[in-house]
Amino acid sequence: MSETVVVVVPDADVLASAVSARLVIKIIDAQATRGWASIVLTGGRVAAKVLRAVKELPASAAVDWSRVDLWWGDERFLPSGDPDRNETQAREALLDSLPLDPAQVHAMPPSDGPDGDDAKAAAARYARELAAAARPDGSELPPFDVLMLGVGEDGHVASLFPGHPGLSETGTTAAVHDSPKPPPTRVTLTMPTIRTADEVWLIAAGPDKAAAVRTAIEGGADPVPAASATGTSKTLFLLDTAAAADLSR
Ligand SMILES: O=C1O[C@H](COP(=O)(O)O)[C@@H](O)[C@H](O)[C@H]1O
Repeated sequence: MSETVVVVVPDADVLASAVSARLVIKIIDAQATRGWASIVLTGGRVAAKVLRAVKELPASAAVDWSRVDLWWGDERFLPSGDPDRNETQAREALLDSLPLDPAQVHAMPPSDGPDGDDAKAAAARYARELAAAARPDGSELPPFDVLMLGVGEDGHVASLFPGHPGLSETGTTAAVHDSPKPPPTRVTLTMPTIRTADEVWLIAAGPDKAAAVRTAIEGGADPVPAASATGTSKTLFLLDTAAAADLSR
């Protein structure tokens, strides 16, 4: 049975530092247990802080970066190198400083990639890349040790927005058009895919996330996508005090 844990720390800097430590330990443990770690990165402001904190963390030296696969939960469908791409931000914050084989860095295709501006084809391409890394048990997905998610002010996770058609997609990936948050076109893992991860970590900082975090944890009249993003073993809400301010306990 999956367990939900809420961890609250003083502020966004402490949150980034605490999540980075947790992530590094998780990677080290996954490598010790099954030889390899498979991590899903998220985009957004807090994610970039977490990755910068990983870079600063002395314990990161204990990770064997040749045995880590990095995936993304969603991507803003923009040209390669665009500063608003989640990939670009992750590379600048951490990845460019690591000894990673490019084959381990599974970025979602850009809008000037092999499928041009066809986001649906790009999403299908990413689904094939995921399937190629799947266990030989008929699964369409690799095992994800940790899948990190930011939480939007509206309770969105990855590029799955409240009331938006992407939320009901049942394939492993989806193209998102007319996103309520810019840019309008995105590629995302679907909710069924997110829910295959061993651990899902929802990371939120700041007062503008407080209402969405409360609805995700305690429920409400208008459910938010963050409420459905659960891990098979564990779901962690990693919050600063401002994001946790509306929780009843
Ligand atoms: O656009 C996105 O935003 C969310 C939340 O970002 P934040 O800056 O409010 O933390 C992020 O989780 C998602 O990956 C990204 O594409």
